[in-house]
Amino acid sequence: MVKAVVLGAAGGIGQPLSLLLKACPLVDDLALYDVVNTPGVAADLSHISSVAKITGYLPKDDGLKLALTGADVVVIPAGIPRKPGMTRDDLFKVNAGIVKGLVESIAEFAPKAFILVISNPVNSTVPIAAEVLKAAGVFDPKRLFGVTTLDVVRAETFTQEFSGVKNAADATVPVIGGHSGETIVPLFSKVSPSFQIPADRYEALVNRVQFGGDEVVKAKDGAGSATLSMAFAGFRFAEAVIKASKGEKGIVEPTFVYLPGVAGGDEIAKATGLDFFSTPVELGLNGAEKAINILDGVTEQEKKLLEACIKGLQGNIEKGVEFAKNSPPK
Ligand SMILES: NC(=O)C1=CN([C@@H]2O[C@H](COP(=O)(O)OP(=O)(O)OC[C@H]3O[C@@H](n4cnc5c(N)ncnc54)[C@H](O)[C@@H]3O)[C@@H](O)[C@H]2O)C=CC1
Ligand SMILES: O=C([O-])CC(=O)C(=O)O
Repeated sequence: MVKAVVLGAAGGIGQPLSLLLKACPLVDDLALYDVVNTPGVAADLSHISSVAKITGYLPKDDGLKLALTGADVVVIPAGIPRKPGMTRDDLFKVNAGIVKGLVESIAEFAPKAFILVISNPVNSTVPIAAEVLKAAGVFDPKRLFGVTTLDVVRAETFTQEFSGVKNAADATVPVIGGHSGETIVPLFSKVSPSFQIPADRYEALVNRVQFGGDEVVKAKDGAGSATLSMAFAGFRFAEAVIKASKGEKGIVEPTFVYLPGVAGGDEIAKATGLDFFSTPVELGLNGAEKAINILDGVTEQEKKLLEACIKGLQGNIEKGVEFAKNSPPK
């Protein structure tokens, strides 16, 4: 039996992500929680003829506790999105507190659940989640993930004219580092099956992967950021975690993890000087089984990208850790 929970389920990402989870035959129970509108979203989705039993909760009547109790997978897209002119870090002021509060409840009511953090800035909200879980004495680094799958999905899509595959997802295009601007590092030298990016297209392609989010924010013109592609990416990652937890072998996805707590992570922590980093992770019965180091043999161009990434990430991580340490529990 798999119980999945979406926190922020009535939002732009939450609704289509809940739809995909409702349609997924691997999910037996689906609980939707938001501060507004979840009864309506749950009623609507409940008419879909699929496996999952669906329930919707609001904060009243112990809604969060009821939603989380018995959860195996908790996905968090709760929080405000960007408007044109904002960076993801501008969301910290509001979203840091939202994520901290929700993870405190997860620590209390679903301490063994896999936690998938979508809320931005991911580079800081995941360190916040880790600190909250540590303080509650329930931190299992193998079960906490920052969802960076949208960067991978974009990289697969934007390079499709060179990979030549019919289904863009059939090419593996690793994207590592963090989830904002220059902290996003596509490693085109590590694609498989192997293909070449023409030298005169390299910079533009790297830039498009790094700033793909801005492309959508601009196009939506004040109405928010990526929601549908994020729901696709969030579902892809949640499904991977669920399949691996049921025993499927060989599933690898890049994700932002606490390196010292995942096998193989120490080597990457040493190379980058960072505790949190997105890298291809082998998923298994207990979550993140192995962090795979793909830093060896990167090109000179990629080394430069990594330098900028590490500089930016360091500050984002520290900001999250400091916030969690210095704000009282809810
Ligand atoms: N990791 C990634 O790759 C991506 C992350 N994002 C981030 O995802 C977040 C959500 O984006 P959207 O769905 O577009 O925003 P949205 O505003 O449409 O939805 C957010 C939902 O969160 C709910 N919410 C607020 N506080 C809450 C709380 N304490 N408990 C439960 N629910 C709460 C709101 O009521 C709303 O329904 C943003 O922070 C955005 O930046 C967006 C795209 C990609
Ligand atoms: O750009 C944003 O603010 C939303 C996001 O994280 C993305 O689309 O990658």
